[in-house]
Amino acid sequence: MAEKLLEIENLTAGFLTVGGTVKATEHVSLSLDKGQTVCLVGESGSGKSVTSLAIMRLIDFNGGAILEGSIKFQGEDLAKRSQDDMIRIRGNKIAMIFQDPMSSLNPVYTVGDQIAESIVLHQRKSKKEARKMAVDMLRLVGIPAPEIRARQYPHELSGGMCQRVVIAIALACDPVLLIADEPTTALDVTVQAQILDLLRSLQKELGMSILLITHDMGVAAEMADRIAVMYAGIIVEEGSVSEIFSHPSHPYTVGLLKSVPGLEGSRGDELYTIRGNIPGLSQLPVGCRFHPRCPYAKDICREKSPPSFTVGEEHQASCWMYMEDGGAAAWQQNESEQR
Ligand SMILES: Nc1ncnc2c1ncn2[C@@H]1O[C@H](COP(=O)(O)OP(=O)(O)OP(=O)(O)O)[C@@H](O)[C@H]1O
Repeated sequence: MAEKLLEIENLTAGFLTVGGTVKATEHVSLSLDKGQTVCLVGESGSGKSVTSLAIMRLIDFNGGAILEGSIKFQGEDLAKRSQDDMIRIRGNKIAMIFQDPMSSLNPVYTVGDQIAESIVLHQRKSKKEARKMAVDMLRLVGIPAPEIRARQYPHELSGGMCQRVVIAIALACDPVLLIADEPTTALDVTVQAQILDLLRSLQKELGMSILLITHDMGVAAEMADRIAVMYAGIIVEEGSVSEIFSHPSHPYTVGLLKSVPGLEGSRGDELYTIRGNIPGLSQLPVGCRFHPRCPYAKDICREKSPPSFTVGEEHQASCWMYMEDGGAAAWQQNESEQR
């Protein structure tokens, strides 16, 4: 059986605002096996970044806090760890990369020095050893002429190269889990594909697990073993990549798939958008959070929040449609006829 690396249970995280406490994620449960890639997908504002910041306990520095739940990583609950413990865990066992590589790098140090600094800090190597290892890391992430590049500053490198450097810094500590928050969003399409290829090959080579945060179903299709779809702070659907793409079971997931041009389920040349907008945290609707945008909403959806229903093998969706036998089947028939 696959070894569980990360098990998030019932995670609620939020912020103290002038209007009171707002919950940016509620009762989020998610798990990740060793060597697996799980993609957390959803529109902007759905709570993906808050979930990743909570795992790293960086949310504590953003004016937020974990209000409920546990984050078991290799058996220990990160939600209960002190920030001193987290300094040991962050960058040593769990590394994180963000969207904009330029803001992750320090403009006044060479890229080699920045990788070496991470090696000295986490692996306690001498500076000389770390500098040599930094060149090896640049080679590992596919940077040509790494000896020369190591002596250059971030502004001398392209955006894609800088993201490779950021990945090298993250990997310098040999993490077992890499959290990548929209790592390719700031890059142009060809470079995006190269960085995704790199992440895939590094994962194979190093055996790490990846939690990939993306708003892009196309990226999830290429990278994920499992996909968790988030909407307005909750996970509305979770399943293997093949289940999600062959039997999308929440109307929100179906909408996301239809809005990706060229993906199976999208509507040819017609650009589909899910009507309406994601609600703000202080105006969350009663009942199912998606109901104001859902073409299939019924009375119960406006009244009660749906539980999670099993809709396939290790595949769950939170939608009232699955309460009645036959309700979902009729809906899916209708959807496939429309495609
Ligand atoms: N420091 C903060 N204080 C108050 N609210 C916040 C804070 N950070 C995030 N939020 C709110 O939490 C909700 C979830 O935000 P989050 O950044 O996790 O969304 P996301 O899905 O990652 O979207 P994006 O891709 O745009 O970052 C949003 O409504 C956002 O406004």
